[in-house]
Amino acid sequence: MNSDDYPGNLFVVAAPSGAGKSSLVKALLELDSHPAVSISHTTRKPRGQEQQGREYHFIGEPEFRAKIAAGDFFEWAEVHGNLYGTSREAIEARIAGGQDVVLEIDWQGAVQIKKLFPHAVLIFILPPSWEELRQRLMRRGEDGAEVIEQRMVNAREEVAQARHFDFVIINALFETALFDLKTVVHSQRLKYAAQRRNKSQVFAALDLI
Ligand SMILES: Nc1nc2c(ncn2[C@@H]2O[C@H](COP(=O)(O)OP(=O)(O)O)[C@@H](O)[C@H]2O)c(=O)[nH]1
Ligand SMILES: Nc1ncnc2c1ncn2[C@@H]1O[C@H](COP(=O)(O)OP(=O)(O)O)[C@@H](O)[C@H]1O
Repeated sequence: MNSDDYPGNLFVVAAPSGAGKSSLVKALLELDSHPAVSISHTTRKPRGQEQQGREYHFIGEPEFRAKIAAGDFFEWAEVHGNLYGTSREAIEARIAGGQDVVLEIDWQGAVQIKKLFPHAVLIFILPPSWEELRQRLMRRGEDGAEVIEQRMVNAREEVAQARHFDFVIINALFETALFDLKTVVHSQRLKYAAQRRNKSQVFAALDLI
């Protein structure tokens, strides 16, 4: 089966660090339990509250490189000096089985995913301003000043990649951005079901709204 024929939808959410992507995806899943979030592998060290296997599978660089060599990743990229990757097993079986999957990955990964799954919907989250982005990184309180400055520098390059995405959502007021995200997800379900001219899938998608 061609990957584009998989019945589940694939949503890719990317954003500069601190724009609010994890908070928005978490809130979306509280409203809509149907998509599953893929847990990536990373060589980054866990932050204070993070748990092994919950936010990420935290592994060492040799193990990560071995997984690349074994072809375990659909996509991987170096972001802010660490390696991050989406494992095949995290998504393929799910979307082939009709489940929706959300990936929270960077723009480089998003572009790789779109090549493999042309029906994937790429959503880019923007902060309302650079100053607000810096404030959010500081308020989150997880990263030191140097890391925050590096992320602010990288943010300028990341924002320039928004053109690769299907939708851009500005996360100024959280509830408004969440509504926009929900709307994109629901419309895509209906569109994809309708394209397949499958009446029962259209009604199933309506049931999820
Ligand atoms: N390409 C790729 N990027 C990822 C993956 N997992 C996370 N990322 C991205 O790596 C970047 C850094 O993530 P993280 O260290 O959690 O920091 P945060 O974005 O500030 O919460 C973000 O842009 C993530 O979206 C992945 O599996 N593949
Ligand atoms: N719309 C918003 N207004 C104010 N603060 C926000 C908003 N969205 C997210 N935040 C806060 O900004 C910080 C960064 O959000 P987070 O979801 O961790 O970003 P990302 O996953 O994109 O790095 C968190 O402290 C979060 O609570």
